[in-house]
Amino acid sequence: MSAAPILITGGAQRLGRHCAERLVGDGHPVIISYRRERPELEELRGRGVVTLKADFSTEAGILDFIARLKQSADSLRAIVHNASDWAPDSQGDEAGANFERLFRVHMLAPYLINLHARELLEACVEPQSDIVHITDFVAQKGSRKHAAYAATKAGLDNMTRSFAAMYAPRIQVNAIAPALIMLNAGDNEDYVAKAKSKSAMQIVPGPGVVYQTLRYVLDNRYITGATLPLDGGRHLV
Ligand SMILES: NC(=O)C1=CN([C@@H]2O[C@H](COP(=O)(O)OP(=O)(O)OC[C@H]3O[C@@H](n4cnc5c(N)ncnc54)[C@H](OP(=O)(O)O)[C@@H]3O)[C@@H](O)[C@H]2O)C=CC1
Ligand SMILES: Nc1nc2c(c(=O)[nH]1)N=C([C@H](O)[C@@H](O)CO)CN2
Repeated sequence: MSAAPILITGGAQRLGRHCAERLVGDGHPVIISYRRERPELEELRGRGVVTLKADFSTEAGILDFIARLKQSADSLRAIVHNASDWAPDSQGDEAGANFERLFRVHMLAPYLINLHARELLEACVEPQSDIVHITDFVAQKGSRKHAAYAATKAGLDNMTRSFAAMYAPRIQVNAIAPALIMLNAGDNEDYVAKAKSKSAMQIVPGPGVVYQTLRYVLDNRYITGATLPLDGGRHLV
């Protein structure tokens, strides 16, 4: 019997893709969700990754993804809620729609997927299953320019403890709360210098530190309801 796959939402690029590739390298079957088709997906498919299209900006889109997930897998070893939209706050008429969109991708999608996929996680033949919420350091601190993003990440962080209590002892539910991990195209030298200065470690570590933290959770049978900081000591500066 083949091992149960690990689902990573938003796994077509950057941190999610890095973790998908590392999990495949460690011998895990992987399913990712993606929103936009692109050439990189063919490389992942060539490595055996199952790719499911998903747009979490509507409840119908989330439920449609869940239905196709259930057609694609009869069990899951883990779910990593990685999909995210780092949208700055909108002004005026767009403010409400922006908040609602971030609520759906950061909170409603993880909530509904966790509820509907519980049976898949419990069907895993391994003794432990995991749900991992990828949140953000700003969930605890707030953000002047990304208030809706930070608030919806805070909601995702709170759900970590609710689902951990609901799903124990069969399923562990934890969060990883990164600060700056990798830059975006267009980040200039001034931005990079300022961003580095915000943490005690003063580096841009790259996605490997996220995989190390995910590996730690997956390999440990005695962690649940926890939020693991991955922020270089942002709180110390
Ligand atoms: N990068 C960093 O330094 C930091 C990252 N984080 C968190 O880590 C995680 C990974 O970060 P990163 O790799 O930079 O993330 P990205 O900004 O690259 O987003 C990951 C994926 O989310 C998908 N996505 C966005 N909106 C939707 C939606 N409405 N429906 C479905 N999928 C959607 C995108 O899919 P597609 O591309 O196919 O449209 C994208 O590929 C995120 O949760 C992020 O908030 C936290 C702190 C720092
Ligand atoms: N979905 C995303 N969330 C976040 C991103 C990103 O690129 N995509 N980037 C950050 C920044 O690195 C921030 O941590 C810098 O202070 C935060 N979240």
